[in-house]
Amino acid sequence: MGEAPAFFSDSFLGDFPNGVDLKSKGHETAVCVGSKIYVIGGADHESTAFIGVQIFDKSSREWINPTVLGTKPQLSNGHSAVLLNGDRILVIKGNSKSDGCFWFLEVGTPFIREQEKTHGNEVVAWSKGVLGNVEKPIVISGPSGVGKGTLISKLMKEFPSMFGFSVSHTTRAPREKEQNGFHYHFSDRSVMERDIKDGKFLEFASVHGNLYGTSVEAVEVVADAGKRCILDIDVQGARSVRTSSLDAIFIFISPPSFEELEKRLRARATETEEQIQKRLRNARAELEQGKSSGLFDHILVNDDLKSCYENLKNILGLTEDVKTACITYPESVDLPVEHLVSKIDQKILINCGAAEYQEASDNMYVLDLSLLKGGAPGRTRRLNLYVTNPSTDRVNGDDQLN
Ligand SMILES: Nc1ncnc2c1ncn2[C@@H]1O[C@H](COP(=O)(O)OP(=O)(O)OP(=O)(O)O)[C@@H](O)[C@H]1O
Ligand SMILES: Nc1nc2c(ncn2[C@@H]2O[C@H](COP(=O)(O)O)[C@@H](O)[C@H]2O)c(=O)[nH]1
Repeated sequence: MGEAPAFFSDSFLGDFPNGVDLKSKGHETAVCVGSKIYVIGGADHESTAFIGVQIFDKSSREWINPTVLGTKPQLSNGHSAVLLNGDRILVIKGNSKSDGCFWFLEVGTPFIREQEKTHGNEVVAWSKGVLGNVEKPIVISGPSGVGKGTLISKLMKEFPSMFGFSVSHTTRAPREKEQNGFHYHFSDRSVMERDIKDGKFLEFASVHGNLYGTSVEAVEVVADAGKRCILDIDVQGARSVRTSSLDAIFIFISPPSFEELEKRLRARATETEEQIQKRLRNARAELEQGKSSGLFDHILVNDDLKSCYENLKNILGLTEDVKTACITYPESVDLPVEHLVSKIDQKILINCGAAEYQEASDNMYVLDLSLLKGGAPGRTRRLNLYVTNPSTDRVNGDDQLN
C-alpha cells in the first residue's frame, strides 16, 4: 500500500460530484470514481519526469499505488481532470501545445478490467489523445510470401502523408538489406520477453520459430504523426489485436494458389530451404484460418499485383481525390496553466480566460468527444477541438480548428 501524497488533506475525503474536476492545492488533481479517489499529479513512482497516479480507497481508507500502463504524460505545472462515462478521466495539461495536452487515464474500461485479472492488483492506463480524424488502423495478414510487404510498400509510397508503418519487434536475424528500426526492431529474446511481461506489447506471437510482436509504442508513434497505422502481422497476431481494444480493419491476403505462393517465397531468396519448408507448412494452417474464421473483414487474392493493389485501395476508400487532398492537422493551441474546465454532454469547455475565472473570455475552446475512438492500449483518437467566442457563438463548433 502507498502513502498519502503530501498535499492530501481530510477535506478531500468528502463526496465529489462525478464528472467535475477539482482544483488541487498544488499540481495534483483528485477525481472521485465510485468509492475511489484518483489523485493525479506529483511525480510518478518510477520517474520524476512523469505525472504520477495514486488511488485512495474510501471504504478501506488505504492508499494504493496502481500498476500504471501506457506512455505517461510528462509532469507539468498544472492540469485539470474530468471524469468521462465513469471509466476514464480526461486530463488536460496546461502549458502544453495541442498535440500534448489531452490525455486519458483509463480506470475502469474493459482493457483495465482485463489487465487487472493478469496483474492481480489495481491497474490504470494512460492513452494520449490525438486531435483530428485519423482513420482506424489497418491489420494486414496472410501467409509468408503472399505479397503483404509489397502491397504495403506501394501504399506507403503513393500516400506517404497518410499512412505510417507499425515497426514490429522480432527475434529473427536481419536479412541483408533490412535496417534496424525501419523494417523491424531486431531484439534479443530475453529483452522482448521481459517487455511483453511488462505490458509493452499490443500483441505477440511465435511465428516460424521466432518471436514477433507489435509494441504499443509502435502503433502510438504513427498516430502521433497524424497518420493511419498499418500492421503487417500473422494470423495469431491479428486474432490478438481483434480481442484488444484497438479498433482496426482486418484484411487477409491470399495467394492465387499454393504453388504460386511457394514460387514467390523461393524467388524472394531470403530464406534457407529448411525455413521455406517451415513457412509453407505454416501457410497451410494460416490459409485455412484466414479464410474460415470470420476474423477478417476483407479477403483479397493477390494474383495480379496491380489489380490486387487497386482492390486494396478501394477497400480503404482511396480514390484520386483522396490522394490530392492534404491531411489537415489541428492548428497549434497553447493551453495556459490557468484554465477552467466544464463538461456539457460530450463537449468539454475550456475557458482560458482570467485566472479568477469570473467571466468567460474570448479565448474559449470546445473539445468535442462525441466521435471518440480507440483508447488504451494505444491512442485515443478523433478528438475535435473548436474555438468559440461565448459572447457571439453558441457552443456548437462552428469555428472548427481542424
Ligand atoms: N502479385 C504478385 N505477383 C508476383 N509476385 C509477387 C506478387 N506480389 C508480391 N510478389 C513477390 O513475392 C515475393 C514475396 O512478397 P513479399 O515479401 O511482399 O511477401 P510477404 O507477404 O510480405 O512475406 P513475409 O510475410 O514473409 O514478410 C516478393 O519477391 C514479391 O516481389
Ligand atoms: N504476430 C506478429 N506477426 C508479425 C509481426 N511482424 C511480422 N509478423 C509476421 O511474421 C511473418 C514473417 O515475417 P518475416 O519478415 O520474417 O518474413 C509474416 O507473416 C509477418 O506478417 C508482429 O509484430 N506480430
